[in-house]
Amino acid sequence: MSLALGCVADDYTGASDLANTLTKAGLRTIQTIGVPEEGRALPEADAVVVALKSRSIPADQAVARSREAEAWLRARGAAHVMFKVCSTFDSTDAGNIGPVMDALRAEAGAAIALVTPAFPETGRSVYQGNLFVGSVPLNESPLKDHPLNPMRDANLVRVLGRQSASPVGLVDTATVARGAEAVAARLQALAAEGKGAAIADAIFDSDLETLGRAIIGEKFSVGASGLGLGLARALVADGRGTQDAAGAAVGEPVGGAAACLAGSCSQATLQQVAAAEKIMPVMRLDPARLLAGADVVAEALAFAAERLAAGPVLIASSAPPEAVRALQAEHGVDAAGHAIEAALAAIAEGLVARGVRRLVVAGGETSGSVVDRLGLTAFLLGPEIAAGVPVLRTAGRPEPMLLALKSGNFGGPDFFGRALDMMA
Ligand SMILES: Nc1ncnc2c1ncn2[C@@H]1O[C@H](COP(=O)(O)OP(=O)(O)O)[C@@H](O)[C@H]1O
Ligand SMILES: O=C(O)[C@@H](O)C(=O)COP(=O)(O)O
Repeated sequence: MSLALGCVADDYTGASDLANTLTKAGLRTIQTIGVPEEGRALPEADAVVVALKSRSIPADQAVARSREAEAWLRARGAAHVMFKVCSTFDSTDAGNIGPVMDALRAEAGAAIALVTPAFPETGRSVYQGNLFVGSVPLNESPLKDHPLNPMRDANLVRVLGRQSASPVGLVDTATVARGAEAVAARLQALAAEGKGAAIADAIFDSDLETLGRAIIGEKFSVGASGLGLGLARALVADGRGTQDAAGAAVGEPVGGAAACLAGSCSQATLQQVAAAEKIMPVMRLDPARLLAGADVVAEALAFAAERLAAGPVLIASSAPPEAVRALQAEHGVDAAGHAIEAALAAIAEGLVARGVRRLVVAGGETSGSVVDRLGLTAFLLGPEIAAGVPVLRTAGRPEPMLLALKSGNFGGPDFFGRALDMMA
C-alpha cells in the first residue's frame, strides 16, 4: 500500500475522530492501535492513523513512540505525516505537543511546522493565535478543569513556545484570507526568522482548506481534525482519494450484549451520563472506595451481569470538578487517574467475557486503557454518531466487535442512546 497521508495521533479517541474526518472527506482510512507488528496484513487504504496513548506520558517516551510510528508511515509511502493533537490542545508545559513536534519536524528535515487545532465543526477556532471553544477562550472553557491537563492559557503561540525548543510564530487570519500562496510565503518568512513552528489561525472549514493546499507539498504538520479535513480535501482535489470512502465499514451486525463505560469528567460527559439514567441502568463508581482498596470491579461486573440480558448498562466514574480535585488532593493526579483507568479497563475485560460485543467508551485516556486491555489492534470506520465520533468495527479479531470511543467533550446530551442505536 502506498499511503496518500500518514497520521500519528496522541490518543485513541482523537485517532478515531481524525479517521472519521478523513473518511468523510474521501480517503479510505484505517485506524491502527500502535505500530502494526511486522507482517500484519491491513486492508488497502489511502490513509492510516496510528493511534498512540502518548498525550499524558513522559515526553521522552511520547517522542520515541511517535518517531517509530512516523517511520512506519513513511516506509508505506506517506509523503506527508500529520501529528494529530487535541482540538483543545491538551498538554502541559512539559509537553507532549512541543517535544513530539520538534522531533518529527527534525526527522522530516522541515524548517518549520504549521500547527492548528481548529475544528470548526465542534466549535474550535483559532484567531490571532488564541484558541476558542465555542464562544469562549480556551482558559474560560470547561478545559480549565481537565483532570490531567488543565488548560489555563488560550494563547497557543505562548503555550507551544513553552514546550518547543524553537521559537513559535503566527500565520494570522489576514494571511489565511489571502490564500494558500500567501500562507506558504508567510511560513517561509517565519522559518527564515528562525521560527520552528507557526500557529495558524482558522475559523471556517474554508480556512482549513487553504491551509491544506498550502502545506500538502510539505512533509509534516500538526493539527486536529480540521487540519485533517484541509489535507484530505487537497489530496482528493489532486485525485488521491476514493469516491466511495464515506460510511464504509458498517458490515454485518455483530449482536451480543451492549454496554457503556465513562471515565471522562468533562461537562459534556457529565450531562450525557445524567441523560443516560433515563434510558438504562447506570452504576456510578466510587473512586474513593476504589483507591481505598474495595473491589469495585467485581461490584460493577455483578451489577452488569444481573442486567445485561435485559439491555445495555452504563458504568461511570465521571465526577464534577470539585470531586475530582478532592480525590486528586488526597491521592495525587496520576495515581487517581491511573487507578480509575485500570478499573474501567478491567471492567471492560469482564464485560467482554460476559458476552458484550458492542461497547461505548467516554474519555480519551479511558478509551486507551480499555482498548489496550482488550488487545484490539485496528479499526475500520463506520458511520458517524456525532461530530468526531464514528462507529468503529474491529479488524483482525475473530469475533468482531463494535466500539465507539468518545472524546470527553464531544457529542450531545443523548450521546449514549444514540450511539447504541447505531451499533447493531
Ligand atoms: N471521579 C474521578 N476523579 C478523578 N479522576 C477521575 C475520575 N473519573 C475519571 N478520572 C480520570 O480523569 C481522566 C479523564 O481523562 P480522559 O479519559 O482522557 O477523559 P477526557 O476525554 O474527558 O479527557 C482519566 O485519567 C480518568 O481516570
Ligand atoms: O481533537 C479532539 O478534540 C479529539 O479528537 C481529541 O483528541 C479528544 O481527546 P479526549 O477529550 O481526551 O478524548
